[in-house]
Amino acid sequence: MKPLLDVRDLTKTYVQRSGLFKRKKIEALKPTSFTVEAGKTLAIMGANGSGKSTLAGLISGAIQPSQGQIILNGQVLHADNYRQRAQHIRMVFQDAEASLNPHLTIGDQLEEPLRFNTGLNQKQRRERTIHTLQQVGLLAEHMVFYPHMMSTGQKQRVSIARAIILNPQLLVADEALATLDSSVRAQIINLLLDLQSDLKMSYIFISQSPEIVRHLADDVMILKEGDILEHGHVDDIFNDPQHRYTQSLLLSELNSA
Ligand SMILES: Nc1ncnc2c1ncn2[C@@H]1O[C@H](COP(=O)(O)OP(=O)(O)OP(=O)(O)O)[C@@H](O)[C@H]1O
Repeated sequence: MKPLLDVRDLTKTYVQRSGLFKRKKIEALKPTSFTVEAGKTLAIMGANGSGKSTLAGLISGAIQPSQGQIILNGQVLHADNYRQRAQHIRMVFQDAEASLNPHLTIGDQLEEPLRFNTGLNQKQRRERTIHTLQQVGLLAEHMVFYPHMMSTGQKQRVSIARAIILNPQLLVADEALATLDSSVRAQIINLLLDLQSDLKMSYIFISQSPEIVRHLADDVMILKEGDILEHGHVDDIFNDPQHRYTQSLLLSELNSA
C-alpha cells in the first residue's frame, strides 16, 4: 500500500552567528526518512533539543527544510506553497490558550481557515463550523464564546476543531496534551481516537509520555540529536528498546507520569 506521507532525507540545519565573522551550524534534523500510512499514528519521542519540534514544523510547513522532500499522497509538497499544504496537514499545539486569539469569538476563529482555503459562502461556513464544534464534543452555542469563557479542555477541543475543519489527511500534534490534567487528558485522547476512526486521519504525535504514546500510537520514532535512533511498532520498541537512551526516556517518563 502506498503511504499517505513519505518523508525523504528531510534535513534542517540552522546557521547562527557566533561572533563578528563566525557562523555556527546546528544540525537540528539530520537526513530523515520515514513513512506514515493512512489512518495510522506515528509518535515521536526524544529528549529536549532532539529535533522533535523542528520535524513537526517541517512537516506542517512552518519551517523551511534545508534539504529533502515531503510527499503526501504521491504529491510533492512545495515548501513555499502554504495553501497546498494547509488543507491537508494541520497542527495542534501544546498551548491552546496561546494558539487562540483572545479577541475573536470561537466561531470567527473556526471560520478563518474556511475563508482563506475554501470557496464556501457564509451560510455554508457557519454550518461547517457548527458541525465541527459538535464533532469535538462542543455545542453550536460555543460559536459566540470568547476563549477566556472556556475551560482548558474546551479550548483544546477548539484547537482540534480548528485543525480538522478543513478535513485534513494528517494532524501533527506537538505536545498537545502535555499541560492538561489527567482526566481532561483522557477525554482528549478518546476524542482524538474517535476522530481518527471516523475521519481516517493520520496523526504525527509528539509526546514525552510513554503512557500517551502507548495509548495512541501504532509506530514510534525515537529521535536523538537530530537522528532517528529507533523506529518501529510501539509494542516492539517499548518491550525491547535497543538503546539505553530509549530505555531511559521510557523510564524517566514513566516515573514522572
Ligand atoms: N530557530 C532556531 N535557530 C537555531 N537553532 C534552533 C532553532 N530552533 C531549534 N534550534 C535548535 O535545533 C535543535 C533541535 O531543536 P527542537 O526544538 O526541534 O528540539 P525538540 O526536541 O523539539 O526540543 P524540546 O523538547 O525542548 O522542544 C536544538 O539544538 C535547538 O537549539
